Amino acid sequence: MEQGLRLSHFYAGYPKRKVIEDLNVPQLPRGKITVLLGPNGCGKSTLLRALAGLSKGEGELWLNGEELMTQPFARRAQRVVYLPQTLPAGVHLHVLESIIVAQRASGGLHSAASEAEIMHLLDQLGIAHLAMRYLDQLSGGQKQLVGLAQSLIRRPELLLLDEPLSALDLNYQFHVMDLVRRETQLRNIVTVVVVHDINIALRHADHALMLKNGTLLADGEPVQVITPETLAQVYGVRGRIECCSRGMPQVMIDGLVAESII
Ligand SMILES: Nc1ncnc2c1ncn2[C@@H]1O[C@H](COP(=O)(O)OP(=O)(O)OP(=O)(O)O)[C@@H](O)[C@H]1O
Repeated sequence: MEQGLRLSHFYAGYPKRKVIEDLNVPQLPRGKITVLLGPNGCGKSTLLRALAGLSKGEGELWLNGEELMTQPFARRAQRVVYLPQTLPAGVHLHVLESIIVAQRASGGLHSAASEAEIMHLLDQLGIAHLAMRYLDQLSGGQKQLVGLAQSLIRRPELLLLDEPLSALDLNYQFHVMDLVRRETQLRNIVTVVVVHDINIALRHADHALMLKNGTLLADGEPVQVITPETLAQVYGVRGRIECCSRGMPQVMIDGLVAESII
């Protein structure tokens, strides 16, 4: 059986506007992290929401050999989890309750995690001490970590994380990417993460997609996708890829290609 996620002639957008045009991606692998890169407004969130069936999408979408687009929404919601940039406000639940509720949303596909397993996950995320705190009493970064726990507990086949690091400090960014990598490998998930930090992408991802104006500009290993040419073409910056003393590739930005916003 075919493994991973395949998109064929995929379109995504809004009633009066197509944002993603004729996207073809032969394979996003299982057990690996794919980063979705591209400038503001290029369509990253629109694509993730359409993959999750939360906004308009057309075309073919194959996940581990099953067509997603023709599946009933309930079945798709069991298999695909989308974590938005911010959690909805005004939810009067404490952290532990919110994770139990999120787990129920996966429709009983997996046996429910025990409270001890949930607490272990919270502990791994460094937020076990917040288990009885109400969501609206948390900081932005703490809410982001709770959102991640809600997503992981559902054990999806396809995990879509929309800028999960945006409110996190440097230490947490590394910690969270390590945890996402471990869970992705352990549960053989197809994980797609939107990040703006190119160096996080180089360091933590196995695969990268780069979008510009709703079309796919590059698809492959991060070092093949993040190059001086694509940095100039997509972000309008002059950049070099250099290896640090530990042999890790890093992007150095020298300036703008032109003194204008692209
Ligand atoms: N509900 C909507 N209705 C119509 N157009 C929308 C809607 N939401 C977003 N758009 C438009 O779709 C385009 C893509 O937006 P999207 O949020 O997918 O970009 P993005 O790449 O995720 O950006 P960012 O990096 O800034 O989060 C933008 O031009 C945006 O204005």
